[in-house]
Parts: sequence; C-alpha cells; structure tokens
Amino acid sequence: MFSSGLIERPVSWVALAGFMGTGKSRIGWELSRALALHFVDTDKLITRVVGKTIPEVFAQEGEGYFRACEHEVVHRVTRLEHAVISLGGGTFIQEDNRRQLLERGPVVVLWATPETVYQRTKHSDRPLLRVEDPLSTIRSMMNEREPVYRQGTIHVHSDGRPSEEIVEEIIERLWAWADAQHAWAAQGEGTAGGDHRAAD
Ligand SMILES: Nc1ncnc2c1ncn2[C@@H]1O[C@H](COP(=O)(O)OP(=O)(O)O)[C@@H](O)[C@H]1O
Ligand SMILES: O=C(O)C1=C[C@@H](OP(=O)(O)O)[C@@H](O)[C@H](O)C1
Ligand SMILES: [Mg+2]
Repeated sequence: MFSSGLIERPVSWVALAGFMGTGKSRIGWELSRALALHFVDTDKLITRVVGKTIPEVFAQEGEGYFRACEHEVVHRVTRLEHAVISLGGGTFIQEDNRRQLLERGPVVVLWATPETVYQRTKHSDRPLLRVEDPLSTIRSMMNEREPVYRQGTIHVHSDGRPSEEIVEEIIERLWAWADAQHAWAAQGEGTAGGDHRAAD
C-alpha cells in the first residue's frame, strides 16, 4: 500500500512468538517483506554473534547461556524501529522478556498442533527435540507453555495453511489491533481521532 510515497502499514514493529515449528522464522520473513520492514530472527542473531549454531551453543555452553543470550537480544530488538522480529520458541516464556516485548508492541503468537510441529521439525536440529520420543516431548512442552503463549496480543493458526494466507491474516488482525489501540487513545484524550497509520 503506497500513498504519496509513504508506506502505509498497521504497525512499524511486531514480534512473532509461539512453539517451535509454528512458522515464526518463515512467516516473519514473509511478513517483513509484505510490510516493507527490516527482519530479525533472534536465533540467527545469536548464531551470528556467538559464532556457533544453536545446537552447538546448547551442547557447549548450556541452555542457561543460550537463555541469557536471548534475554540480551530481546533488550536490543525492543529498541529497534521498523522491524519484524521472529523470536525463538522459548523467548516469550521468560517473564522479563515477555514484559519487555509486550510493552514494545504487538506480539503475534503462531499456533499449530503437536503433529504439525513434529512433521515440520523432525528433520531439523532443534536441540530440545533431540529425544527418543519427540512427539511426546512436543505435547508435554506445548501443554506447559500454552498458558504463557496465550498472553500474546494476537493469535493465528498455522496448520495446513499456505504462508501467504497466514501473512494476510496477521496483517488484517494488526490493522484491527491498531484501530482498537487508537480508539482507546482517542477516548482517553477525548478527541474524535484521525488517521493514525504507521507511515514513513
Ligand atoms: N504455513 C506453513 N506451511 C508449511 N510449512 C511451513 C509453514 N510455516 C513454516 N513451515 C515450514 O516448517 C518448518 C519450520 O518453520 P520455522 O519458520 O522454522 O518455524 P519456527 O521458527 O516457528 O520454529 C520450516 O521448514 C518451514 O518452511
Ligand atoms: O522453544 C525453544 O525453547 C527453542 C526454540 C528454537 O527456536 P524455534 O522456535 O524458531 O525453533 C530455538 O530458539 C531453540 O532451539 C530453543
Ligand atoms: Mg525459528
């Protein structure tokens, strides 16, 4: 959407959270292209800065070190402008990360069934799923994390849907969210409101 050389978008910062394999990295990249925003995948950033793959970080430095890196990265990405941020599946689980992210802007949570997650991750290198029975592990981890993911701003299902359709739904929902935010703000100020679209 272009007008007078300005790009109209519902938001100029958004993060994607959700369980492993729900599509955060792929959808985040596609969403960033659709909204003409920068793209940051926090796992990729950690990999680049530490100089090791995620499985190497887990194996050589331990999960605690990885979670500390995530925390540092959250601090930095909440200071970015014009960006779509794809988080790792555990990033939003840590309370302080969650608070910082939700204070910064909308957090879209992607959802998928354990079976879909299993199919999408079975040939990948997620260290937490390198176990004898990954599907059971996915089920129990998902159950445990579900109440936390529910604290996200917008929830979108990714099962059996092409990525373009998911991106389209996210953008529609972000417009609705931005309109509601604006209505609240206008009510507070006692103004009639106007066009608040994020533009640059
Ligand atoms: N809507 C979708 N339909 C089919 N495959 C998908 C979809 N979204 C993601 N994938 C695939 O599933 C795998 C995991 O996706 P990814 O974006 O890495 O998930 P996450 O970052 O949430 O762990 C990748 O191979 C990706 O291409
Ligand atoms: O859920 C988790 O705790 C993790 C999810 C992974 O990211 P994806 O959700 O992008 O696979 C990665 O950060 C790491 O393996 C730990
Ligand atoms: Mg990812």
